[in-house]
Amino acid sequence: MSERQTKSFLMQRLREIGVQPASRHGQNFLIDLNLVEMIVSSGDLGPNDVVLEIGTGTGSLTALMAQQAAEVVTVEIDGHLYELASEQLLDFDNVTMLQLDALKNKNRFNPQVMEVVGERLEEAPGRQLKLVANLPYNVATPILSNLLTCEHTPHSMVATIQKELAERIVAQPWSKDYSALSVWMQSQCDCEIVRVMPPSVFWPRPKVDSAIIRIVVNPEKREAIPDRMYFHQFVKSIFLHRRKFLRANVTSAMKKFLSKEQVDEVLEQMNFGPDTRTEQLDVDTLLTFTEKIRALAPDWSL
Ligand SMILES: C[S@@+](CC[C@H](N)C(=O)[O-])C[C@H]1O[C@@H](n2cnc3c(N)ncnc32)[C@H](O)[C@@H]1O
Repeated sequence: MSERQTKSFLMQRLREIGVQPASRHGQNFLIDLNLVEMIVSSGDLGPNDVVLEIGTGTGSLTALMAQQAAEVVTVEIDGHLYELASEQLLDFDNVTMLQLDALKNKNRFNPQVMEVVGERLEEAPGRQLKLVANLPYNVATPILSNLLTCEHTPHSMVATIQKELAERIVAQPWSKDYSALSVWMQSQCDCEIVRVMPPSVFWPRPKVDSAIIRIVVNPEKREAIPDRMYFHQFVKSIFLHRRKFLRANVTSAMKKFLSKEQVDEVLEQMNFGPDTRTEQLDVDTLLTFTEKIRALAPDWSL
């Protein structure tokens, strides 16, 4: 099907079932089939893979993935789209469709989703989880970052997301996009932007550019973080004002737990001068620094 045919097919089917794409659910459908294929091939799917897709939409990406993976668990919040995709996916017995909000809240995946994913992973030895999705942009950040805290750690995540978010994920120290999210993702994964895409490859067109990002979890990096939740919370709190001097950020984050003298002592051990700013610290330095703080304040939390 050409782009134009895909678009008119989609418009017609959605009209028949009385659906107007809703921007609140990030309903921008990928109509360039070459790019749909590129997402699937970037996922590098094989017979041991359980794919998690958030946002079934019309099910076109789902169907392609079901031909390559062992199982696909796909989640759709919209009841009308869920019905439409159910028709499209009737012939695939390795697709489990869930009509749910994929997130329980901003900080947690919906446990029902993880339960089904766990069942599929346990059905055969050697299975691994891969997220492959054209994500709804309004929930892309919590989906990517929360999946790293779930009981089922993914092997990799390939997703279409807002270009700005992709740039934040791969950003390096000193750059305008370097943030707590960059540190959280890069501390555990190898992250790369596969492709930048203009609004015209979607229907309806979003207001922003998009990108396909490929995030491969690196088990060695993950194991090098002794307390991931502590690291996550500490980095988040000192990056709240990342351009400020590090000393002010740490003192404020650790108040009630560490005195200014204790903070200064750690800064000195790290050779951080008074003009060190949070935004200049790379991931490895942040890991070492967090461990020194954690040794003095193990009970701290946000
Ligand atoms: C960008 S569209 C992608 C649709 C389809 N996979 C495609 O590639 O064209 C995002 C989809 O996610 C669904 N969605 C939005 N928020 C969701 C949530 N919290 N949980 C599950 N699905 C959600 C939307 O209804 C929409 O179908």
